[in-house]
Amino acid sequence: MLKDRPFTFINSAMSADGKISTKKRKQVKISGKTDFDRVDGLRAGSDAVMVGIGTVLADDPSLTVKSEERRRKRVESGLDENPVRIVVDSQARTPLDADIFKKGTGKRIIVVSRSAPADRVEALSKKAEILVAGECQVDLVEMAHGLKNREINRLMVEGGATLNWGMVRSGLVDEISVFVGNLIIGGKDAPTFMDGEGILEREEAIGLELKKFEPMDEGIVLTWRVK
Ligand SMILES: NC(=O)c1ccc[n+]([C@@H]2O[C@H](COP(=O)([O-])OP(=O)(O)OC[C@H]3O[C@@H](n4cnc5c(N)ncnc54)[C@H](O)[C@@H]3O)[C@@H](O)[C@H]2O)c1
Ligand SMILES: Nc1nc(=O)c(N)c(NC[C@H](O)[C@H](O)[C@H](O)COP(=O)(O)O)[nH]1
Repeated sequence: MLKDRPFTFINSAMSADGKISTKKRKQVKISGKTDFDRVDGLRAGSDAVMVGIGTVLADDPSLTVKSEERRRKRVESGLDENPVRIVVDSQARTPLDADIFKKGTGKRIIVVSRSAPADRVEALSKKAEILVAGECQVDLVEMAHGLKNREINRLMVEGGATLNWGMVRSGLVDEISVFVGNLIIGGKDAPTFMDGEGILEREEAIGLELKKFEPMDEGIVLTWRVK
């Protein structure tokens, strides 16, 4: 239910067996060219793009809009070139030389918990706005309210496995789109589309309604509404 929080969607790319990277958390190219362009369009149409600290440490993404044309259109409509880039980072571990700081213009927000080391928070506050939510771990519901208060109305979540689960389990996700690629990665320790705690009984499952399926590149994009 949408209540005092942004409209939120998750976008991800997974292998046919549901993995989003290797067991060493090494990034794997799953999407083809068309899908990467689709993802770029989704970024350009969002107020903010969010990832977990695990993704920053593993992939060091820049989360910028890649198409010059899309960046130009954003600026023409009075927006920054890039959406606000957000990292969910309970202990303020985001490296000061991360690509989200080095690449592109626009605002960054690091979401930390109240137990994050003060010196790390102080250092990061020179590079980004700090949003504090939760005691030991970021409280995602509190965070979502904080983002809405900052006029973030459309939020794109780009992983990884742990944050995806945390967001859906907290009831904060409206829609999911996932590109399923033509490869198998395997490995019981490889991150899947959703890790986290998982459920014990069928009744606890998060229900979805299939909205769209679209063959793309050598795979398919599935779009689901979260019930
Ligand atoms: N294929 C894709 O589309 C795609 C996209 C993004 C990431 N990835 C992959 O995902 C992997 C990273 O996933 P991950 O699970 O290790 O890390 P993650 O990016 O999901 O970050 C998880 C971290 O977020 C922080 N966090 C703070 N509060 C939280 C809360 N309330 N709930 C959940 N998390 C909270 C915790 O410190 C937690 O460890 C990497 O291997 C990366 O390559 C793949
Ligand atoms: N859509 C998508 N298809 C893939 O095949 C793949 N491996 C990812 N993985 C997500 C990736 O790990 C990053 O989080 C950002 O997609 C990188 O963003 P930048 O290019 O640095 O802006 N995402």
